Formats: sequence, structure tokens, C-alpha cells
Amino acid sequence: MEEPTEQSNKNDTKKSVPVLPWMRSPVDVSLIDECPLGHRCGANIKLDLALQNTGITSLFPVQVAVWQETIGPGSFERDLCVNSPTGSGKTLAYALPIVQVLSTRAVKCLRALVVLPTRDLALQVKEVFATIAPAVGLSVGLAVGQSSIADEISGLIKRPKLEAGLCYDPDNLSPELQSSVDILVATPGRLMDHINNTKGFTLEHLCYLVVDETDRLLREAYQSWLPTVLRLTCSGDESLFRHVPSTFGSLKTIRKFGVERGFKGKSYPRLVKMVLSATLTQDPGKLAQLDLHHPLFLTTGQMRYRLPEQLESYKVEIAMSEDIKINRTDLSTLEICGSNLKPLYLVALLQTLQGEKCIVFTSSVESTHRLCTLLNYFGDLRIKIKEYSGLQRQSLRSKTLKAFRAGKIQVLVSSDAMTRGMDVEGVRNVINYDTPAYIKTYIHRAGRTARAGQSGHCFTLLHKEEVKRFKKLLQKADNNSCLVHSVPSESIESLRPIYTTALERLKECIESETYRKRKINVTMAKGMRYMHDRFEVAPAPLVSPQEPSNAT
Ligand SMILES: Nc1ncnc2c1ncn2[C@@H]1O[C@H](COP(=O)(O)OP(=O)(O)OP(=O)(O)O)[C@@H](O)[C@H]1O
Repeated sequence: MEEPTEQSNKNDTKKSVPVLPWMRSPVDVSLIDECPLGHRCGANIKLDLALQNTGITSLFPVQVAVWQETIGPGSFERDLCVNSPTGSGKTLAYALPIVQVLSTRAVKCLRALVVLPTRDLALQVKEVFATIAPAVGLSVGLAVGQSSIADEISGLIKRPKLEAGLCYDPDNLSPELQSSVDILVATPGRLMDHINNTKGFTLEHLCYLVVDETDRLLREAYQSWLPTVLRLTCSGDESLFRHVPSTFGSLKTIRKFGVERGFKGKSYPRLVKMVLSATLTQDPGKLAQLDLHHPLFLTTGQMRYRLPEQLESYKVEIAMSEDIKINRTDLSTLEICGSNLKPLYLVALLQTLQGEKCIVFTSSVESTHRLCTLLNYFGDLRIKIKEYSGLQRQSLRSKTLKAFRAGKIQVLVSSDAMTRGMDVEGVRNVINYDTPAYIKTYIHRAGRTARAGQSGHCFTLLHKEEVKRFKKLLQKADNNSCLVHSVPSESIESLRPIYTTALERLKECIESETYRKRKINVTMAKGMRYMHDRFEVAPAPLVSPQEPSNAT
């Protein structure tokens, strides 16, 4: 799914002025320097050692800026809205102060919640916490629905130890049910499952809420997770204190009769929020949902969007089909893969990249599937290419991602939503097979490379008529220069024989897949009719095989 535009973004080829007053005087992160680990005041030495063990020797500017506003002089007084480029280290920017501030906690309970839009992203963020939190005795949990709900619950909630012969009654909510984790990384759906159904799961002690990939999360309601979390953590809500174990009595008192900190209607300790994205929304309506407390805006540079410093953008112009001879019978098959000569350009480009890790983006799950199938029919490319999209099962996606991380796969053909925030070491190239419609989409796609100060390339395949629009689109971001990458026509010509065969095989494959889908649908319809006739169960509407096209 493409990124939708916002009202304020419709004509903003130049600087766009934020609507909200507090966004007009931001902290400019681009003016902040990196900071060597030992140079921060009050940093926990064990944390620094844990960071050093992962090869980190200094903090990136956004991490320094957030540290200043949390552990530093800012003292978590204000909620933080962070707009910082892809790969600039936003994860550690929030993980580090949270772990530092919780490192002195006496009693284990759930105090920090990080919400992310996808499972893979949540897993990735949990790994980041897992590299630092144990060093100071903190536990990190995951609620993403990767394992069974029972397994997940047993990882999150500590059951009382029973005497031999005694039976635990799950309906009897005893005060001994306690959180096993201090920090929870969750996707909204699974979080709601636990809020609604898991005995002993409570947000009553929550002090820190991180909404990562904020604009993505605010785009959909996800079972009203945000209003629910805000309601459950609101200090005035009596329902909060229903199941407070006696050990937390003092905390309950502080929450309920919180001291005013000079900001009307807000009590202390309040729920501190940090919201982050590389393309943070400026839509007042959306930001209002977060109920931010005296928010501070941290952004990088003058313009609303910024590409990574070390990213080089290239456009690859595709010749018209008349310029390169193509026989008539190919044309009908070409429609299957959605375009004319693009696949040839892609293959030629992949060949020049010589097996470097690369992500190829398409505009839909269907094109992802077709393109990946087609590329794999180009027999001797000697590149391992796999598909990664929302049409696949989570287990298959995770397996593919693992192999890609390990370098067993060189090229991932992907749809958009799955790759936002994804951090895979060594991705040197991104290819926009389908031109992104929005600058936000370009930023998140291109941002899979040139991360953490590394260099990277983003190629966009363009038809002649798309060039002008693409140029305008890039102008919406800082450091937007775009070079031309030419693919020699001889390379295209040399690929033609194998391309014709590959297209034929793709056509056969799609026909057989369509046949299989139809057969499954007929069988399902028969089954439902049988259920209806036999048991008078109303048949559920059939899912059309075309329906997943909206997913990405
Ligand atoms: N201080 C640091 N020194 C070296 N590497 C770092 C540092 N901080 C983060 N990194 C690395 O930088 C990479 C990008 O970090 P991260 O995933 O947090 O970026 P991000 O800003 O969240 O990007 P995106 O917007 O795409 O989600 C990661 O591989 C991370 O390990």
C-alpha cells in the first residue's frame, strides 16, 4: 500500500511550514554532534559496556538529542516527537534512555511499552533492547503473536509457585500474578489481545510509551489500541487500581494523587511518550490522538523530509519498446508482469550489481509475486532471489528475512508495508521497480540502504512519461540530487532470448495458479453449501482470490 499524502503536503515542493505552533521551533538534530560513549553525564557504565560489545563507540546525533531531553537536562519533562532520517538510529535513541532510567527500579512490573506496526519490526526492536537491557537486570518481552498465546502469556506473566498437590485457579486473580517483563515490545493487535484477555496483564504501572513508525500506526485504528492504552494509563482512571498488588501500594498513591508539574490537567508521574518516524506526520488531527504533553519536536535539517547523507539516488530510463525490437506475440505475455521492458532493465541492473544485497520494490503483492517468479525463470543469473510480501505466511516471511540477513539470499523482491523500518546489514542497493507515488514511500524504500552512515544506492526504473513527476517528487526531500544510470542496449538485447522463454513460463505458472485458486474456491463453496444444507449454518461470504491485492 502506498503512503497517503496529508493535506499540508499537497503542494509542498519547497519548505512546508508545520501547522502546529510547537512544531515551528524544533530542535535541529543536524546541528548536534556524535558523542563518544564515555562523555555522557550519568550514563550507566554497564550500559556503555553492553553497547561497546555490539561495536558501538559513540552515539549518533539523534541519540544524543533524545538523551539530552530524557536523562540529560530535559529530564523527561516533555513528550518527544522525533522526525529523523531512516537509518539514523532512532531505535537506540529511545531504547537507551528507557533502559537507563529503569535500571534503578526496585520492583519488576511493566513500565515501558513500545508499539510497532509489524511483527518483523517488533522482533527487530526487541533484539535491540535485548542487547542492552539484561546488562542492568531488566527483562524485555514480546507480544506479536509469533508463538501461541499461551506461550506468549507464560513469557509475560509470572505465575505463583504452587505447593505440591495444589491447583492453580486461572479465574482467581491473585495478587501474585506479576509481570515477568519491564519492557514490552508489541504489535497493536496482540497488545489488545493481552489487554482484553490475559489475566494479570496490566498497564497500570506504565511510565513510558513509544510509538515507533508513528505515521504508519496512526493511519489505521488497529482495534483502537491507542485510545485504550491512553485510557488505561490515565492517572484519573479509577479502574486502573482494581488489581494493584499490595507491593505497589506506594506507586498507586503517587499516580492517583499526582503532583501538578505546572502543565494544566497533567499529573506526575505521567505517561511519558516518545513518537518517532522518518516521515513524522504533521497533521494536527492525527497528532491530537496521542494526547501529547507539552511536546518537543526534534527534526533534522530545514525540510520536512530528508534522505540519508550517504544515499545516492539514480534514475534508470526505460527505452520505448519500439527502440528495442520485440515481437508481437510477446506483448500479451508482457502484460502479465505489468509492464513492457522493465524486467529486462531490472535483470541487466541486477547483473551489474554482482550479487550485492538488494531489495526490489514493487507496488503490489501481485506484482511482487509475478516479478519474483519471472526473475527466477531467468535461469543462470547466479543470484538467489526471493519474494517477501504480505501475501505470504509470517513463518515463511521470517525464514526469508533470516536467509537474507545471513546473505543466503541476495535479492528480495518486496511490497512496501513489509519493509518499513527493516534494518538488514549490508543492503547496498534498493531498486524501485515501480515508481513510488509519494515521497514518503520513496524515503522508506530508499532508507533500507545507506543506514548508520554507510553508503548506498537507490535506483528508480522510469518510463519517459514518469521522469518529470519523479523529479518533482524528489524535490520534496533534502539532499535530493538524482544521477542517471544508463543500461546499455546491448545488455538488454543479449537477454532477449531467455526473456521470451521466461515470459512463457511465467504465463503458464500464472494460469496454473489461477486454476488452483479457482478449484480451492469451488471446493470451499461446496463445503459451505453442504454445511448450510446439513446444519443450516449460513454460508460465510467467499474471499475472492483478488482480494489480497489491497494488502502489501
Ligand atoms: N550509535 C551507533 N553507532 C553505530 N551504529 C549504530 C548506532 N546506533 C544505531 N546504529 C545502527 O544503525 C542502524 C540503523 O538504526 P535504526 O534501525 O535504529 O534506524 P532508524 O532510524 O530507526 O531507521 P528507520 O527509520 O528505517 O526505522 C542499525 O543497524 C543500528 O545497529
